[in-house]
Amino acid sequence: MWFPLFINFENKKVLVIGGGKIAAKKIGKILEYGANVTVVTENVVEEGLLQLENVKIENNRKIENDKSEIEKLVKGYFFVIVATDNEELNQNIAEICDSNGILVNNVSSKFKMNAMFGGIVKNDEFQIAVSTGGKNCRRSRAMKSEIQKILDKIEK
Ligand SMILES: C[C@@]1(CC(=O)O)C2=NC(=C\c3[nH]c(c(CCC(=O)O)c3CC(=O)O)Cc3[nH]c(c(CC(=O)O)c3CCC(=O)O)/C=C3\N/C(=C\2)[C@@H](CCC(=O)O)[C@]3(C)CC(=O)O)/[C@H]1CCC(=O)O
Ligand SMILES: NC(=O)c1ccc[n+]([C@@H]2O[C@H](COP(=O)([O-])OP(=O)(O)OC[C@H]3O[C@@H](n4cnc5c(N)ncnc54)[C@H](O)[C@@H]3O)[C@@H](O)[C@H]2O)c1
Repeated sequence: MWFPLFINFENKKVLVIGGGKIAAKKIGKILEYGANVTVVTENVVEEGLLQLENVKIENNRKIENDKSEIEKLVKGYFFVIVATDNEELNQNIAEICDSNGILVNNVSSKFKMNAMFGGIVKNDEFQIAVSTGGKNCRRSRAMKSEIQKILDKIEK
C-alpha cells in the first residue's frame, strides 16, 4: 500500500544507478529539493548530466548483478534510484535496497520498489502530489492540469 509522505531531501545522500534519459528526468526533480546526488553509470547517455555542477558522476562503471557488490555500493545512501535499462538488474538492486532498509525507486517497474514518484503540481504555497499507485502514471497528466487550474485561481 502506497502511503503519501513528504520527505525532506535537503543534503540527503541519493545514489542514481544509470545515466540515461529517465535518470536525468528524476535527478532534475530531486535536485530542486536539495538532494546530494551521486550517479554511477556505465555510460552517460544524457549529456546534460555532465553540466550539473552539484552532481557527482562516476562514469564508465558497469554494475554487475552481484549481491555483495551491490550491497557495498548502496550502503550509506538514504535513497537509491535504479534507472538502468536492464530490468532484471534494476529489480535485484531494488530488492537488496529494500531488504537493507534503504528507500528505493525502480524506473523499470510499476511496483517493484518501496518508493515511487508522484506527479507534482506546486506554487510557492502548496504542493500536491498525484499517484495512481503504478496503475497508469500517464493519467496523472490530466489530473495535474485540473489541479493546476485550482492552484491558479485559489485566493492568495
Ligand atoms: C509521476 C511520474 C513522475 C516521473 O517519473 O516523471 C511517473 N511517471 C511519469 C511519467 C511517465 N512515465 C512513463 C511515461 C511514458 C514515456 C514514454 O511513453 O516514452 C510517462 C509520460 C511522460 O514522461 O510524460 C513511463 C513509465 N513509467 C513507469 C514505467 C515502468 C513500468 O511501467 O514498468 C514506465 C515505462 C513504461 C513502458 O515503457 O511501457 C513507472 C512509474 N512511473 C511513475 C511516475 C511511478 C508510478 C506513479 C503513478 O502510478 O502515478 C512508477 C511506477 C515508478 C517511478 O518512476 O517512480 C510522471 C507522471 C506524469 C507527470 O508528472 O507528468
Ligand atoms: N519511470 C518512468 O517514468 C519511465 C519512463 C520511460 C521509460 N522508463 C524505463 O526506464 C528505463 C531506462 O530508460 P532510459 O530511457 O533512461 O534508458 P537509457 O538507455 O537512456 O539509459 C540507461 C542507462 O543505464 C546505464 N546502464 C545500463 N546498464 C548498466 C549497468 N549494468 N551498470 C551501470 N549503468 C548501466 C546506461 O549506461 C545508461 O546510462 C527503461 O527500462 C524504460 O522502460 C521509465
